[in-house]
Amino acid sequence: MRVVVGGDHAGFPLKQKVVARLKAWGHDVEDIGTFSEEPVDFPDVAEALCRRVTAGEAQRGILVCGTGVGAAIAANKYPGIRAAVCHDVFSAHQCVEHDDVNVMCIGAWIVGEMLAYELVAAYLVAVPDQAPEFRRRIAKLHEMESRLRPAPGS
Ligand SMILES: O=C(CO)[C@H](O)[C@H](O)[C@H](O)COP(=O)(O)O
Repeated sequence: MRVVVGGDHAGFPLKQKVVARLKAWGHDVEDIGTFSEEPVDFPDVAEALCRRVTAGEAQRGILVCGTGVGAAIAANKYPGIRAAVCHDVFSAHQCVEHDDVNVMCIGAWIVGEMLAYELVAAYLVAVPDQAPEFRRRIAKLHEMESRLRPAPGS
């Protein structure tokens, strides 16, 4: 699977490990940085990653920051992105199955590398459930996005 991975300085050490593991598993990985522990701002990384996902350059995105929370807040501002912090394996696959999550966010201060690998594996293997109730709810998210998006210049 084509996967784009990014993180801020707090996520950097875990992000490096996740990227290496994804490559070892045979995924086609784009690492968009950051590439050191020099402080950067998570909204900048999240925006660059979300642009790639919504452009179809990657099927899924993974963001790593300190807690996963800042990255998820930023990613959910981006039209077409459904982002979730996942620190348990059930949520990591269920968020795709029910909610069609396309950006998973992980907190490097919260989870260790072995759990991170299990989270990523569960997320990437999951497929959206096509049951009508789930598709209807995703359609409502799209409708909310269109209705609540600020008018240009406002
Ligand atoms: O984890 C986060 C909070 O949700 C952020 O994404 C950042 O990683 C965190 O705030 C970074 O904190 P720092 O003190 O600048 O290292």
